[in-house]
Amino acid sequence: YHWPSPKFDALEALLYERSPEPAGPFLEAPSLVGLLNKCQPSSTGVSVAAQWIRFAYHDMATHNVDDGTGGLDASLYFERDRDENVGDGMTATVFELIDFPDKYVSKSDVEAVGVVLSVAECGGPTIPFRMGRIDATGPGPQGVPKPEQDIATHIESFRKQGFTQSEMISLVACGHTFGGVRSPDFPEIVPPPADGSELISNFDTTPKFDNLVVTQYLDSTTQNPLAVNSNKTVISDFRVFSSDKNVTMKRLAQPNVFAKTCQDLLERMINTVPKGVKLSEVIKPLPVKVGGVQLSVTQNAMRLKAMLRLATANPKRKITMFWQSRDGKSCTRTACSATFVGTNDTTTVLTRRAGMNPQKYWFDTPVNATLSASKFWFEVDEQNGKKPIVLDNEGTGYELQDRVLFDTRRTKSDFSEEIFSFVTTVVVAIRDDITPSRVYATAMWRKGDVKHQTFDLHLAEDIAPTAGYVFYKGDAVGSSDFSIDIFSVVNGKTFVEDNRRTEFLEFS
Ligand code: HEM
Repeated sequence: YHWPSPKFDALEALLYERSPEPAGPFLEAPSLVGLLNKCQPSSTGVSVAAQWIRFAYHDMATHNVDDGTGGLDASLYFERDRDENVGDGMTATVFELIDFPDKYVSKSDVEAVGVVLSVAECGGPTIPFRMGRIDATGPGPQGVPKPEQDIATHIESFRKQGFTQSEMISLVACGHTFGGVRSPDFPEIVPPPADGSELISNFDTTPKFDNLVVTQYLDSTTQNPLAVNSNKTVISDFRVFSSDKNVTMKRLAQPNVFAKTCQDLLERMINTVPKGVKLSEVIKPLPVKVGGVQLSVTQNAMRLKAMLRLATANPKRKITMFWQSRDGKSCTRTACSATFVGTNDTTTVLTRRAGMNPQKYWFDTPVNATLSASKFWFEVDEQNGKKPIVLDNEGTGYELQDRVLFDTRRTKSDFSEEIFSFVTTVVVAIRDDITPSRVYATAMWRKGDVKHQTFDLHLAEDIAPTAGYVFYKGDAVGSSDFSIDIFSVVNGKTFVEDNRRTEFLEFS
């Protein structure tokens, strides 16, 4: 592993990092795991974990093993108006997950991470995660099972998804240990209360991952509305669970069998992808990670920001960041070094299980603008009598370019009454020794339909040159929430500020 590896880094962060609670002093994107609220249902009884798991299942459920089409491919984003996909939970999930994909991370990989995190946060097994799912560009065929269908239809439907009858029974039980059925969406299953309120009738008595959905079914105490219901048309869980005379359900009554079976089947569920899509190796938490890197130009100075994540806590630990100048030789160890300005814990259920309690260390240091910086690395002194450990990316350090730098302070969004839209004026610093032949940017919006906009940036006469840099600016029209690539073409070579996000703008 070499720093940086944008796609791997982004998915690794979604899986194994969380933003601090309460928010720390450093700008961090909201974390996916934080939205799960530690598996606690909301005041209205809604379980985010349950919604995400159902969403992923419905996306996957139109896989066809016979021709290898469909699977976890985010086609569900185009299939929401079908009656097989009804539900407020689906709408909520779209709004929750849509912040996370970007040009490196597919919607379907985010869905899969959502399943892994949901199961873990609710106390279930660790499902190995592989990345590489590719998003569909349109809807796929219909075919998500519905409660009013007969058992033969369900068996055939799961066969097409790639599961045997016994696996069908298990997978439904694994899914239906979470959440329940909503009265507004399924009034024929859960009759709406007379007072007009909304009711969620849960499959079992806890929001957690446990096998109560199985044991309560077997001992007839279950209140699962898909198993016991005066409307016999909709008792699909009963028909599924009893379809092999309870042989599978009796096996699942052992908690360890339930956990292992669900771990395997839910992994297969998220790894069911269209033919030709290749998934990566399992992503494990990195012992050392660097992120949040931004070189920038402020009044007469340069600033370097970066985050170092280490796998364990040690309050006595000293960390020094070193950097080398643009020319690769003008920095002394004392002149070009800094210590961290803050730290926070980012331990999650999954990292704890991996034997880690990761800590983030934040660096934010002035850099001599004349010398600039071409790479940085770290030395970690655990104060344990041993020599400090050098973390230098197998000798190369973390390489920086300083030709085009996103300006996180001057870039601003405002609502324009004139065109009735947000306009974000993107500002970048450009080194003044060579005038680029073109400076341009591509913004990518994720909310709603993915949209790209490429626009040119021009010399900003109203921003005074400083520290060997001039400033260019250009407008992105649309909501203020996007990621952006900024390019500067110099002597036929293109320098890139890659995948900057407007969430990291500083409004000071
Ligand atoms: C015969 C197959 C299945 C049928 C007929 C079925 C039917 C349903 C129905 C009607 C709901 C209520 C949805 C709502 O009110 O929002 C539901 C919820 C749910 N289903 Fe299934 N399901 C099936 C299989 C599965 C499978 C295989 C999984 C995942 C492995 C799954 C996961 C879930 C989850 C987690 C919920 C709760 C959602 C929430 O509380 O927001 N289901 N299912």
